[in-house]
Amino acid sequence: MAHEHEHEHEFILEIPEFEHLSYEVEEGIALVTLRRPEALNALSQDLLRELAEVAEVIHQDPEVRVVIFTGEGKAFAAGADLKEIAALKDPFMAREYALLGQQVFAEIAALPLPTIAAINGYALGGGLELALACDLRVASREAKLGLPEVGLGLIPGFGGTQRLPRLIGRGRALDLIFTGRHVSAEEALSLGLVNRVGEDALEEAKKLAQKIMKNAPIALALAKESVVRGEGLDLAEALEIEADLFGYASATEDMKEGVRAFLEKRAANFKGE
Ligand SMILES: C/C=C/C(=O)SCCNC(=O)CCNC(=O)[C@H](O)C(C)(C)COP(=O)(O)OP(=O)(O)OC[C@H]1O[C@@H](n2cnc3c(N)ncnc32)[C@H](O)[C@@H]1OP(=O)(O)O
Repeated sequence: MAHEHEHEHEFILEIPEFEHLSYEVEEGIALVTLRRPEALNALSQDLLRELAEVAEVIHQDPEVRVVIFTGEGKAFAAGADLKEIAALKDPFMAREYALLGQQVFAEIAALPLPTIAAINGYALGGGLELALACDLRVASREAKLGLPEVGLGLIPGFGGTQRLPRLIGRGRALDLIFTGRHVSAEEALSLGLVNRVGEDALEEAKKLAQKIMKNAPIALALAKESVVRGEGLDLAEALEIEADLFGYASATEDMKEGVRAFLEKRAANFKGE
């Protein structure tokens, strides 16, 4: 009976049926896998909408501590769906299309927990822009990254002209944007475009997630918030935000536990409180 009673108060998360991606949570790691391998996981509007839905699910899922995005087959994602781009009738429709991708990726970028793109193959155009909306990028050795849009008479439209220069600097970003060339995983590492390269992107991303998950969850969220909110501000304003968020972090139970554990020379047992 006691068990049934507990059950009444259990939070039931409704997970929608996804057609073009899968979502699973294992030991605190949410894995979002793009599943249109026949089109190299090209980002159709339906897939973009499902990414927005999955971001909403992640927001509400208390089990999730770190999110990994990856792709089924030989690509992470080979860009926006070129069949849909070919069907755009006028500049207004094309603008709406860019805004859809931007909004979805903004929702992913705003998730209040660490996100990792496990780049298992091609990450081109919109596919690279999805990876850029994540906090960290891990690539397999055979991955190829690039923004080939100018070769199609287009420009990157899902955040690439803004997030790439912020990440790797204007000169390096314009090299990639002007040439549209495919960059190897090794070069991407030296450019700072990816954080790590390994045999298997997903395994490497999971290892990274486990390292991150040793730390206090609220501190991770506040550290991300400080970096993200500070980006568009001048240094003095951004430092004020940092000090405020440092204040919040100091008020958590986990902060007391972290400091106590250090003084007692043991591993901390964080509860996310
Ligand atoms: C705002 C954002 C804008 C953008 O993102 S614009 C798009 C930017 N992306 C690109 O330009 C990349 C396009 N794709 C390619 O260049 C090539 O693919 C690759 C180099 C990645 C791989 O080449 P290979 O190994 O020869 O494969 P394959 O036969 O070209 O592709 C397998 C199937 O996947 C479809 N596909 C690939 N990329 C896209 C895409 N971006 N949109 C729609 N379909 C795509 C193909 O057409 C084909 O399909 P089928 O087997 O039916 O011929």
